[in-house]
Amino acid sequence: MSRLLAALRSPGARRRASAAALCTDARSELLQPCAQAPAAPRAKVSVVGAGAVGMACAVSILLRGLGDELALADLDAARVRAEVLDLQHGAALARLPAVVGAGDLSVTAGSRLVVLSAGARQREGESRLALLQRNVAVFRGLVADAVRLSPACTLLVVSNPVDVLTYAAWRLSGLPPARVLGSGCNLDTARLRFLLGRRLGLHAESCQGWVLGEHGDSSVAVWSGAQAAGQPLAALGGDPARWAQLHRDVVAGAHEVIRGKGYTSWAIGLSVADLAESLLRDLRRVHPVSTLARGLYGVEADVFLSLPCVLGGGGVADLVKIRLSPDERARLRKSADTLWAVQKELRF
Ligand SMILES: NC(=O)C1=CN([C@@H]2O[C@H](COP(=O)(O)OP(=O)(O)OC[C@H]3O[C@@H](n4cnc5c(N)ncnc54)[C@H](O)[C@@H]3O)[C@@H](O)[C@H]2O)C=CC1
Ligand SMILES: CC(=O)C(=O)O
Repeated sequence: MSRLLAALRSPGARRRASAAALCTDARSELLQPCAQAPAAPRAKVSVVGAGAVGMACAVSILLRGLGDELALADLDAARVRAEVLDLQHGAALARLPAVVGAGDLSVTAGSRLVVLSAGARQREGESRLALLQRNVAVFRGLVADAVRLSPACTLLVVSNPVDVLTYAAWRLSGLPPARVLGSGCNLDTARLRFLLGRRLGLHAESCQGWVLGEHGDSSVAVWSGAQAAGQPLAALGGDPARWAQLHRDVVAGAHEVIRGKGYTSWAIGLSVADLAESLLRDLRRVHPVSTLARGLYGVEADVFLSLPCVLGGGGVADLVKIRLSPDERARLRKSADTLWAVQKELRF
């Protein structure tokens, strides 16, 4: 108590205390309270790791009008405070819900969706898998707490290498596999659709096709099912080698952006908001996201990789059994082997 009194003796504290009293008076003059307690948030979303990617996810989620509270958590408490304030300053301009933040995970309690984007990022020329040891250590310190604070949440992993970290998050969380997914190839697929559209003179939305497997160098473009303007790509003819080049451009795309600006952020932010919408609104849309692939397409180990998944309120509701050509199936298997070779060295 005496410390409180001493603190109130400072002129700054006295000014703040009298401003707060004035606000309380003005509030009671303006509003007649009805509800006993503020309504509990129905769809709280948390983003853990408020760096370039986390903030792109946060802004994309807010601008889609998803969730009724957004929480940001980052080790760097000063930075997260500044990010929260910067967003709050836009509340009147974009009808934003409550945005809160802190330097620890307590602020994420009661979330329906927790996006994990904390950790190190790739350096120029570095593969995603090379990040593994650094980011597994970060996840060891985060995942169990995140789930303890939000036992009903779905975890959406974004940090790289996203597939192996999704496996790590599943193991560390104790959640059923349906409630732990990785953003995986939702981004690679968006890149493919953009490049295909640019080649054909169409908007990306009018081009369909999956990139599956590892989010990274061993990913697989499923040309056998690709379509443009509702037409199977296979029926349009053209040189298959030129389509294959598009997939190489997808794989090179992230490196190209990292060379230019040091990291990628906007497209992954939009991709995560797209996934968040399916999860929070129980839409049952199909997305290629990283999920437990054991028992499918010849994968026998506990490997997480991207397959087309039906996403709803409880996470991954169903897996789509797509027909792959023998070559695509072999490539998917090889992608799983690449991930397993790295993953089997992990110890928990
Ligand atoms: N899956 C995907 O498609 C993509 C994944 N990424 C990955 O996302 C991750 C984040 O990338 P950036 O935002 O560019 O990095 P960044 O360095 O800008 O931000 C990372 C943030 O994580 C925070 N952090 C580190 N340890 C933490 C902990 N224990 N608790 C809370 N916060 C912690 C840091 O303070 C920092 O603010 C990287 O692993 C990157 O490779 C990036 C782009 C696309
Ligand atoms: C960095 C990364 O994983 C991406 O932009 O695809």
